[in-house]
This record gives sequence, C-alpha cells and structure tokens, in this order.
Amino acid sequence: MSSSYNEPYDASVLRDGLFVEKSAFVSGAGSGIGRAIVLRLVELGMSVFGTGRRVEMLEETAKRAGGKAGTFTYKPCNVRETEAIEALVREVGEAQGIDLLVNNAGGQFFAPGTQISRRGWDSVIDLNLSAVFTVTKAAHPYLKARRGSVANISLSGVDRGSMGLAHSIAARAGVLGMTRSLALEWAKDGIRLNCIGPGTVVTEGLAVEAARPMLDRLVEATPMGIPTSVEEVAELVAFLASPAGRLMTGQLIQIDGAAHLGPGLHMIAAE
Ligand SMILES: CCCCCCCCCCC/C=C/C(=O)SCCNC(=O)CCNC(=O)[C@H](O)C(C)(C)COP(=O)(O)OP(=O)(O)OC[C@H]1O[C@@H](n2cnc3c(N)ncnc32)[C@H](O)[C@@H]1OP(=O)(O)O
Ligand SMILES: NC(=O)C1=CN([C@@H]2O[C@H](COP(=O)(O)OP(=O)(O)OC[C@H]3O[C@@H](n4cnc5c(N)ncnc54)[C@H](OP(=O)(O)O)[C@@H]3O)[C@@H](O)[C@H]2O)C=CC1
Repeated sequence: MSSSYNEPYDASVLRDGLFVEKSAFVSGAGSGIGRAIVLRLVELGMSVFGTGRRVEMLEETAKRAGGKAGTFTYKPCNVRETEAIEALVREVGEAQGIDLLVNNAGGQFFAPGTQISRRGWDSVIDLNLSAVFTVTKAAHPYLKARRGSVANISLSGVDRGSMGLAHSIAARAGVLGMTRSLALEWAKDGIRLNCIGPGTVVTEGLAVEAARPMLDRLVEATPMGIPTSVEEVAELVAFLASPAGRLMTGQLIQIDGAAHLGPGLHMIAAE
C-alpha cells in the first residue's frame, strides 16, 4: 500500500464564514468520515452537535475542533436505541435548531450472503437503514423550521450491488429509496435530502495492518486506484448544504474514483 493513501488531502473550496449561525447534527462524529465532516463544518463557522457511542472519541473530535470559527458539542448515544436517539434529536433541535442533518453512523462486515445469519442481516439493516429513518423523521420539524437539508453517507455501488456486502447494499439502497421519497414529500417544506456514496476510505478500521489485504482489494476495485479521502467527502457534504446546493435533492453522488463502474469485489464471494 502506498503510504500516501492515508495522508490529509486539501479539498477545501468553500468560503470562510459560510455557515455562521447555522447548526448541524452529525452521527458517528467521533471518527473517520464523521469527524472530518465535523471539523470542516466547524471551520466554516457552524455550531455542530455530534453523537456516537464512544465518548472518548467524541472528546477527541472536540479537542481537534477547538479554536475554529464554529463550535462542537456532543453527547454519546447509540442510534439503534430508538427512544434515546429521538430524545437527543429533540433536545438538540430545541436548543440550537437543525439546518443540516448528517446520517453518517454506520458500518457492516464483509461476508458472502451464504455466511450472513439472520441476526447479522438484522443488525446491519437496523444500523444502516432503520436508524437512519428514525433520526431523519425525528429531525423533520427542525429541518422544516430552517428549510434545512440531510446528507446520508451511503456506499459506492449502492445502485449496482456488490459481492460481500449484500446486507449493507440492501440497507443503503433502502436509504436511497427513502431519500428520494422524502425528497418528494418534504420538497414543499424546503427540505432537501441527498446520498453520498464514498468508495474506499482509509479510516480507522481499514488503516490497521490486519485489514491490509482487504484494503488492497478495495483499491484494486477502484479504477482510479486512489482511495477517497475523508476531506473530500466532508467538502461535498458542505457543498450540498450550501446555497450552491439549493436545487440538489434526491441525488446519489458517488465519490469513488469510478469504483461503482469498475470490476467490483468479485474476489470476496470466491472465498
Ligand atoms: C461496486 C463495488 C464497489 C467497490 C468499492 C467498494 C467501496 C466500499 C468500501 C466499503 C469499505 C468499508 C470499510 C469498512 O467497513 S471499515 C470498518 C468500519 N467498521 C465497521 O464497519 C464495523 C461495523 N460493524 C458493526 O458496527 C457491527 O459489527 C454490526 C452493526 C455489523 C453488528 O453489531 P451487533 O452488535 O448488532 O452485532 P453482534 O456482534 O451482536 O453480531 C450480530 C450478528 O452478526 C454476525 N456477525 C458479526 N460480524 C460478522 C462477520 N464478520 N461475519 C459474519 N457474521 C458476522 C454475528 O455472528 C451475529 O450473528 P449470530 O448471532 O447469528 O452469530
Ligand atoms: N471507510 C470506508 O471505506 C467507507 C465507509 N462508508 C460509510 O461511511 C460511514 C462512516 O464510516 P467510517 O468513518 O469509514 O468508519 P468509522 O468506523 O470510523 O465510523 C463509523 C462511526 O459510526 C459510529 N457508530 C457506529 N455504530 C453506531 C451506533 N450504533 N450508534 C452511534 N454511532 C455509531 C461509530 O462510533 P462509535 O463506535 O463510537 O459508536 C463511528 O464513529 C459509515 O456509514 C460507513 O459504512 C462508506 C463507504 C466507504
């Protein structure tokens, strides 16, 4: 693996102060893509609230957000605990409003369909689909009040399928369907919803040496041969929330070096 895969990438094109007096709710804010989104939004002047299960990870995000134009506050919560996450969204919505909701918390394991148990299937669907609906629905009144927007962090290949990810692709395809349906229902409220499909992103889970064979395969499946950086995902989230994204809704934007057009992960099912 080239060591440059994991280096910070300057993707910033948006202007300073863009999001002053705006507020965001970001799930999975304590690591990887979610942390990068928080840091960029705060840099652009936003008041960002973040959640995730591990408080120490959120603390680290807060440390890195210190001294920037906006603010970062947080509280740990499991997005799969419906009543708790609904209450948290209400608390944040009442306290600071919500101009932008980022559904980023998620994850899965790689396995051929024959090795996914019913419980494994349900876990992945619960985290990556049902919890996204719960959070989005809970945020609706606050998004409506601000004519806000939603960015759902999805997965490259969601509209085509991927070996080894039947459960996750099914969940994210469900999110895409939900996104397009709510984009229609909520257009009258001025609310926009989009999905972003990153390709391989070298975050915590993939950066460890043990994940190196998987990472090599993922890069092999990426025609441009370059993993997606967390910074370019963050910039796209910010762009979609900005005035320049005013008419963008119901979209799937894949930021993946053409992975969704490439050979796919055929090697996984062969194992
Ligand atoms: C078109 C081609 C495109 C090519 C490019 C692709 C681009 C996409 C690249 C995607 C890159 C992805 C990277 C990463 O994933 S990085 C790693 C990030 N970390 C994670 O994602 C971890 C996420 N995992 C979890 O959060 C949890 O494991 C999960 C929610 C999935 C389950 O949590 P839960 O606590 O509910 O689960 P349990 O541990 O109780 O287990 C429940 C059942 O699930 C089964 N299970 C768990 N792991 C596995 C496994 N590895 N294989 C098979 N089954 C598994 C477990 O056994 C339980 O079932 P049973 O009770 O029946 O045993
Ligand atoms: N890395 C990649 O290659 C790609 C990732 N993605 C997707 O991007 C999103 C971010 O992933 P990434 O940054 O890479 O990976 P991480 O594992 O770093 O991020 C996942 C985040 O979600 C949080 N999370 C997971 N489960 C829950 C839960 N039940 N309740 C609350 N928070 C939860 C985690 O925090 P905590 O554990 O503290 O709860 C963590 O901060 C995920 O949806 C992922 O599937 C999409 C394409 C490619």
